[in-house]
This record gives sequence, C-alpha cells and structure tokens, in this order.
Amino acid sequence: MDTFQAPVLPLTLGLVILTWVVYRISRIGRRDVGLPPGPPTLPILGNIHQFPSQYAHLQFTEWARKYGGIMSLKIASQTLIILSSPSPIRALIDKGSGIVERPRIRLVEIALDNMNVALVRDGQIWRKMRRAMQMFLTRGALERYLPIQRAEAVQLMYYDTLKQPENICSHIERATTSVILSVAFGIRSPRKVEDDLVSEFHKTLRMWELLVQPGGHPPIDMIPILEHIPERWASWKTRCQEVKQRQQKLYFGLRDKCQERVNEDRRNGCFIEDLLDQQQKLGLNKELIGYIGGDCLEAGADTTSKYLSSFVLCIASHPEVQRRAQMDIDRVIDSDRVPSIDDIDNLPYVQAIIKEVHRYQPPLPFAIPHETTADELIEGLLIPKGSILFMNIYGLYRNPDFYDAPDQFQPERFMNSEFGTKPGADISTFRSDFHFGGGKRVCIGDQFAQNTIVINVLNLLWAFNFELDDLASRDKTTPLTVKDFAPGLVAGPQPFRCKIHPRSEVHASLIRSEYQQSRAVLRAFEQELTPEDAKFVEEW
Ligand code: HEM
Repeated sequence: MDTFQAPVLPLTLGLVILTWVVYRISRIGRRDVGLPPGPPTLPILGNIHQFPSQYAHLQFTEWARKYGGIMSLKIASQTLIILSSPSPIRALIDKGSGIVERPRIRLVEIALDNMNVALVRDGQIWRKMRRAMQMFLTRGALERYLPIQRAEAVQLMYYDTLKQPENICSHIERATTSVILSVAFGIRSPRKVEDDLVSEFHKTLRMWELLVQPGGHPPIDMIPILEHIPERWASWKTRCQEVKQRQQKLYFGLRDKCQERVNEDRRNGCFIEDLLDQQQKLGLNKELIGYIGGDCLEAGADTTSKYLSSFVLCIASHPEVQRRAQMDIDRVIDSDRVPSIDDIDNLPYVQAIIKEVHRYQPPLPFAIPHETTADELIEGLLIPKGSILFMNIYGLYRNPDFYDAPDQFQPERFMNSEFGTKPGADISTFRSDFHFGGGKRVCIGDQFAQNTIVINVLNLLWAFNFELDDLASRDKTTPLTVKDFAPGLVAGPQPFRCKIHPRSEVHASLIRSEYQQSRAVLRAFEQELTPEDAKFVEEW
C-alpha cells in the first residue's frame, strides 16, 4: 500500500521563509533596540501619522524637550534622527564629515536634472558646482561685491522704504535678490512688477518648495515604486516638469545674456562671465553653468531676504531694542553721513541684535538633511547607516537648558556671553554659527550673507523708526509668537503691517544724496533693462 510521504523539507523551508517575511514586515516601522528614543511607533507606519506637514521644526522641538537632544523617528523602515543639542551635531555632522552625505532625493533628479549644489549627493557634480561657487565667494570677490551690496541697500532705504513704507518685505526681497542677480549674472532688477526677474524667480522657487515639502509629492524616496505611476495619475510629475522648464528658461536665459556681453566686449565683471571664460578648465558645460548661477540665487536670495524681514518684525515689535540701538548708532556715526559696514565693529549692541535674530528665527530652521554612510555610536546610542539626520537649529536655539527665556527676543543675552547662553550652561561643544549648518556641506555664502545683513541692519536702524500696527494689543513681555512666522522650508514672517518713518528730515535728505552717488554703481548692471525699467530708473 502506498503511504503518503509529506514533503518535509520544502514545507519546513516554506515555513521558515514565511516566518522570516512576517518577522521582517513586523519590524517595519518599529524602533530597534539601541536607537535614540522617540515617540511610540505604529506597525509598518512608524511615525508617519505624526510627521508634521508644516512647521516641522516646532514639532521636532516639542519632541526634543521630551526625548532629548538626540532622538529618532521611524518612517516605515527609514530612520530619521533629530539633533537638537550641540554635542551630537558636532560629533555626527561636523567631525563625522566622512560618514555623512546628502541623502538621495529623487525629486531633485526629476525636477532639477540632478544639478543643484545644495541638494545633490556628494560626487563629481557636487564637487564641480561647489568649487565653482567657492570661486565666487573668495575674500577678494567679497570685497568687490560690497559697492553693489551698499548701492542696493541705499535703494532699499531711498526709493523703496522712504517712498513706499508699507511694502517693506517685498522691497527687501527685491533688494536681496537683485544683489545676487547682479553679482552672479550681471543684471539687476530695479523694481518689482508682475513678471520681472525677481517675481519670476520667487514664483518658481515657491512652486519648488511646495513640491518638495512633506505632502507635496508621494514618498518616492521611501517607496520608490511610486515613481513609476504614469503622469496622468500623478500631477506632481507635471509640476516637476513645470519647475524644470521655468528654471531653465530663467537661468539659461540669464546665462546667455552673460555670453552675449562677453562676445560683444560689454562685460561688467559678474561671476558667470568668469565661469564662461574658465569652463574648460573647471570641466563645466553650459547647462551646469546656468544651474550654478541659479543656485547662487536659490541658496542666497530667499534666506537673506527672510532673515531681514524677520529682523524688521523683531525690532518693530521691540521699540526698546530699537531705541537702544539708535542711541549707540548716533554716538558712533556723525550726523553728516550714512553708516558704513565698518561701523559695525564699534556697535556691539547692533552685533547682538544680528545674532539674536539668527537665534530667534533661523531662516533654515532644520537646515538641509544629511545621511549617515556607516553605523555610528553616539552617547551610547546607535545611529544606523542610512539614517537621515536633521539638524534642528531652531530647537537648539530655543532650548531652556542653554538659554534664559528662550522664547523672548532679547539681544542683551549676547552682550553677556559669547553665545548668548545662560550662566552655567555647558557650552563646551557650542559654536556661534549653527544657523549656517555644518560638516562638509556647510553654507558657503555665510560671509556674503553677513555683509548684506550688516549693511542693511545698520542702514534701516539708522534711518527709520519702525512700529508694528497692532503692537498695543500684544503681550508686552513676549509680543511675538510662533504664529507670527510662516511655515516653509525657508522660514520668515507672516505678512505684517508696520509703520515706518524716517528718523528726521536730515536722515531723509542724506539718504536722497547717497542714492544719487549709488547710481553710478547700479548703472553697470542695467545694460539689459526692459524699456519700462530703463524709463523707471531714469525718472528717479
Ligand atoms: C542668512 C542667510 C543664509 C543662511 C541662514 C544660510 C544657511 C544655510 C544652511 C543651514 C545650509 C545647509 C548646510 C548643511 O547642510 O548643513 C546652507 C547651505 C548652502 N548655502 Fe547658505 N545660507 C544663507 C545664505 C547663503 C548665501 C548668500 C549663499 C550664496 C550666495 C549660500 C550658499 C549656500 C550653498 C551653496 C549651500 C549648499 C552647500 C552644499 O550643500 O555643499 N547661502 N546655507
């Protein structure tokens, strides 16, 4: 009689595989033993359901108070590490430069042709772009840019703020973008209208920001198969194409204007003209040169503009800070001249205001993510290879372990200690510039940005009195709240209304005559103005 022989081996093997698959799936979303602590996870999802789509830095900061300066989140099988204390930032990002790089961001490949110095992974393209941009930011080059930074700041005071004080943030956006347009592409933008260069650039940047932020596109980096959904069911792909076309039209068009100037011997000494001269030596092609110019704008214009708008909001809501700064300024600057950048060395309280704005509202509140390329053990906690690191600058700068009254705008704190920290705080791993990121991907425009900031902060404090329209109805000790600042990857104020008056007729007339002198500098970057813009600048 035949007896049934069970296929013991294949069955056992099948069971083992099934158990392994179930085990692996059950691990998805779980926080493994040894990882830094964090909020409880759900199977498969991890912390997806809690991940904020807006104001991520506020949620990161709330979690940091509970779970500490080094904490973790799980997004399915991806580990995110949020660093909100100086020591893990120094250990992982600054010193561990060899084990961190930019994570792969598929959207950058799709929408930006993988040519964005701040967002591409480390590699040949990044090295070429960063090296080229460093040429644009040498000490000698920075000296050469000072006259245009000064001249645009004078226009900001003169035409813009004196004549139309109600649009201060829009004027700041024009001035900071126009400076970078001038030094990078040799073309300035004298006024803001519907379709001018500044508006077109910021519209496209906003489209990109909406696309790249959480919720703006499906999680294609964590679930790559989503990338293959046909475009008719994936509107984000259409938006990627739109961003790409608009950027290329703008950046390549501006680059071609530089080429025409070079060909016709009408150079004005801008950075892209230099790159076109040296393209072979630097191994660049025309496309890369266009994107490098665009990256100068993307990295430098919005950040500096948001910083200066936050500055105005902070001082407009703190009249006592304004008064103290103006008394100092009046002591140092004679009544017959406008400020110069060198005055800052004699104005420690204005220096303290500049530092406090960086602390109070850093323009990139959680910097740009990094990724670990090897397992690391930090403070006894495991940071696995492939973890995405967020440097929570906002959370670090609002940490009550380091700062007294961290939610108050108090420049005085920087008069009392180097980092503005409270007595007894452990500052052994502190540094003064966390707001510019860290490691090998640290910001390379910090000095350029700082020059624009110092020139404008000095001018605006010297020239005008600022007062928030609704100041009387606000809390006297903490007039600003998180709601005064807008969400966004680059963070600045929500629109606000503020009264602005010149401090005296002497100030107003000095501004007018300074503006006349600045025209010579500005004219060098006005070769390609539209007929309407040309008429506009002649009529001033
Ligand atoms: C207030 C103004 C600015 C702030 C707060 C700021 C802050 C930052 C931060 C936090 C990063 C990320 C660093 C990291 O990954 O750890 C960064 C990257 C960068 N910044 Fe700035 N930045 C400012 C202005 C500028 C300007 C004016 C330029 C150039 C004209 C510039 C060029 C860059 C570039 C090229 C990168 C990418 C570096 C890389 O990935 O290799 N930034 N910036």
